Amino acid sequence: MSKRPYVLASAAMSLDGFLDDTSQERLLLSSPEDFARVDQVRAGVDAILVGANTIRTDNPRLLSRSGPSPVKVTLTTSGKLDPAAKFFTTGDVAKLVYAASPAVPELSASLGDAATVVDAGDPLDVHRVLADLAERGIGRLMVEGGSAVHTLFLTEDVVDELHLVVAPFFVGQREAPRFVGAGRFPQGRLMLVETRQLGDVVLLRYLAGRDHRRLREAVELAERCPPSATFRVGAVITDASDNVLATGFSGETDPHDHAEEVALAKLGRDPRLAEATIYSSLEPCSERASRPVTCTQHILDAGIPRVVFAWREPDVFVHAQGAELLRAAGREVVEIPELAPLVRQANRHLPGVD
Ligand SMILES: NC(=O)C1=CN([C@@H]2O[C@H](COP(=O)(O)OP(=O)(O)OC[C@H]3O[C@@H](n4cnc5c(N)ncnc54)[C@H](OP(=O)(O)O)[C@@H]3O)[C@@H](O)[C@H]2O)C=CC1
Ligand SMILES: Nc1c(N[C@@H]2O[C@H](COP(=O)(O)O)[C@@H](O)[C@H]2O)[nH]c(=O)[nH]c1=O
Repeated sequence: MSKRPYVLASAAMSLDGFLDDTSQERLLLSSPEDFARVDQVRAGVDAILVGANTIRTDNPRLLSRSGPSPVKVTLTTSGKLDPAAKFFTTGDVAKLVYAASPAVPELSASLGDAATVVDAGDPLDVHRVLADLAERGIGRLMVEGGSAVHTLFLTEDVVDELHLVVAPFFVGQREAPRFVGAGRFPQGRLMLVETRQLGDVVLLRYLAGRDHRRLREAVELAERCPPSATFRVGAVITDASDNVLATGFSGETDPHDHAEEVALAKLGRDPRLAEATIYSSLEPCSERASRPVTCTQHILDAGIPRVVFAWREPDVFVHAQGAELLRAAGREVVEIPELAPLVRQANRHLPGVD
């Protein structure tokens, strides 16, 4: 899996699932309170992306009043973008246009200094776009739509978090853009992590994506741990294409076993580990009494480049530093704290954990 930003998709829709109506005016679905929230979310990301058709129909500025404005990003196949659009003329921030290869020469000439035009392949490849954004230092990307872009990102399974706002009215126009069109979406239920009323609209916040799905599997694996006086942890190792290579849980073959070391021991020196991800319900240990080699060291020795975990190890036995040590060694470390309550629940037998 090539490195990509954390992707947060954000949309406001009517009760009947529309992002807009068919009139020329932009339809306001959010309440004032929700527009203020969206503004803050924008301030917390490195870049914000909309499709070229949203630029043509809404002429958005895509700035934030709450903090630093993010880099602006758009996608186009046709290359039909007006350099006078507010996307290009407002905000002292970088503007990136990912264009399908045939459109690049003409678009580069017409936009000039207004934006950087990047060749995104033919047809435009969203994974290539995301890899390029990561190389440019974009760690968090907000995708604001419209319909075609949300459909693209969701069906390509590159959305980590979804903010969906439901406004209390109907649009009822067949030709209006829906939140998403038809497509092959990832199977399974997303995890609802928050509902919030903001004026008369409701925000639904979901976790999505393969990291979240695999980490949840690791969390569920911990249920198989035999009774123990130490941490109950589950681990899953996947290859670059998200195939499961091995799993493990604490105490699987011996009471001293840690989940990550069990999973790693099943693989030995496997070349697929060079592009693998290890999912662990708990931060990998950085100090242990039971055996000489920590799970952090096992992961470093195995050459695994990505680690995803839910719960920071609390100071029950030692002061844990697994995440810091892995990051200092250049490994990508992703924390998904929304799943931590489930891990705490599986470890309520430990002193100080409720
Ligand atoms: N309520 C809300 O939260 C929001 C509502 N909206 C609304 O959404 C509507 C626009 O949505 P929509 O018409 O679907 O357009 P989009 O904004 O999703 O833009 C789609 C465009 O993206 C470009 N593109 C390039 N590659 C791809 C690909 N592989 N898949 C899809 N698009 C690609 C194409 O540009 P090109 O045509 O140049 O080739 C395509 O036409 C507007 O009415 C707007 O008001 C928009 C954002 C948020
Ligand atoms: N209408 C609508 C949204 N529309 C999004 O906001 C963009 C306008 O941005 P700006 O010009 O910076 O204010 C617009 O193009 C579209 O991407 N967003 C929401 O959260 N709620 C809404 O009701």
